[in-house]
Amino acid sequence: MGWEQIEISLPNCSALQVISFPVVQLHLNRTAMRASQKDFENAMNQVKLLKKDPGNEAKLKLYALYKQATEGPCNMPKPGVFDLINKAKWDAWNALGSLPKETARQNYVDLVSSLSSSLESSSQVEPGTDRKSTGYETLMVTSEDGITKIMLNRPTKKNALNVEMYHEIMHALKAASKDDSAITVLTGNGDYYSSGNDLTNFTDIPPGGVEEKAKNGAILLREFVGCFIDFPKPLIAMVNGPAVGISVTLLGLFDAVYASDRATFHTPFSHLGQSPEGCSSYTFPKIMSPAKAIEMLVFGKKLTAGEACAQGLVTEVFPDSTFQKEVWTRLKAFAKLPPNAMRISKGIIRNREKETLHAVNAEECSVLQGRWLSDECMNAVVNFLSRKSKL
Ligand SMILES: CCCCCC/C=C/C(=O)SCCNC(=O)CCNC(=O)[C@H](O)C(C)(C)COP(=O)(O)OP(=O)(O)OC[C@H]1O[C@@H](n2cnc3c(N)ncnc32)[C@H](O)[C@@H]1OP(=O)(O)O
Repeated sequence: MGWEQIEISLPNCSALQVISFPVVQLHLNRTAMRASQKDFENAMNQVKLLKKDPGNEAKLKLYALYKQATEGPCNMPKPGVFDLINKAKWDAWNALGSLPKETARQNYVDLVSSLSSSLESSSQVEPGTDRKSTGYETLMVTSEDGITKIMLNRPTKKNALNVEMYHEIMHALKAASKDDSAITVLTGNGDYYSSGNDLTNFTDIPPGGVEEKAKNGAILLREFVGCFIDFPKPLIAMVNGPAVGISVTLLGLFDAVYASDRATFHTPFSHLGQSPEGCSSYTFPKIMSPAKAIEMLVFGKKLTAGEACAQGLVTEVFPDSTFQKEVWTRLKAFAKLPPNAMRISKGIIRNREKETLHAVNAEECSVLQGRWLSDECMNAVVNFLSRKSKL
């Protein structure tokens, strides 16, 4: 496996996925125990035996801890902005500051041990069977009181959607469409609902180059949005905080959208050199009029929750202080309604649009595939990654 040579190269690494690895943060605070050199060497061997790739975030953290444990604080010159892989490695190592070598060694041993157990347990999940919440890396999925809740769970990254999260959401939606629950809810953990597409998704370039990257992105996006178009049960968004990009456009495919008054709705596609997705080029003009849709999707106007409600994108707004309590009370009541009646009624309301929505989705993905190769888009991504711009 390529990632075994972690000290030398980090294939597919993405520049911003370094500091948020929760297991690591947990272990960074553990100084009570001290790993011996032997434990450290055993852990290095154990890494090579892991049956599953632990992902770029974990690999970067392993790299950083290894360097810190063997060489001490980062002593290399900072790589240039465009040298994304080495910059990610440098960032990871440098973020450890003056962490003592012994602590880094202990943290490395702890991380390997937690990776071994988590990867072993997730590999025990049979393909095709429903995953329990613990089987997801980027989501928390629970099913209770007739409600399946899918919670985006990368709060330190404002719930940006990385490639893994796209796949996990599709998996969770497919499982929810078949489980016993009556309704399904999507929400975010932390202060954001979601900051949209993880812009580091653009940095992991396959051997076929940026064209292949754009093509794969369009295939993934089409399949992802298709899962929302086809979802058979009532699908409800609980927008707990700001929503950006694709997390906003998809709302046009939900059956109800409840928002905290802290939420905002922002689709800065032109700023990013991109174009609308999530079927919003079709749903938004229908929901809010073509002119209002253009203000959002073309000019990037950010709406407050109240404005989004007035435009019909949001069903109802709640004060943030009572948002969770009020919405869950309501959802629990909905979930007691006869599930088959709800599913059938949703079907007659939504099904006649499905074919159109799939065609719109295909067209939007094809246009975006071209946009991702444009200078406008590439510059916007580089500016974000080099911390020159935020929304
Ligand atoms: C298969 C591909 C499908 C593509 C579909 C097309 C989809 C398009 C879109 O969704 S377009 C929208 C893309 N999103 C953005 O451009 C948002 C970028 N983020 C920001 O502008 C800001 O982070 C913010 C305004 C959302 C929040 O600002 P602030 O409150 O100051 O927090 P931080 O910037 O410090 O963020 C904390 C932490 O999260 C990382 N992060 C936030 N959003 C993203 C993101 N979209 N992609 C990657 N990383 C993100 C940010 O870098 C910080 O990380 P760090 O702590 O520095 O490691």
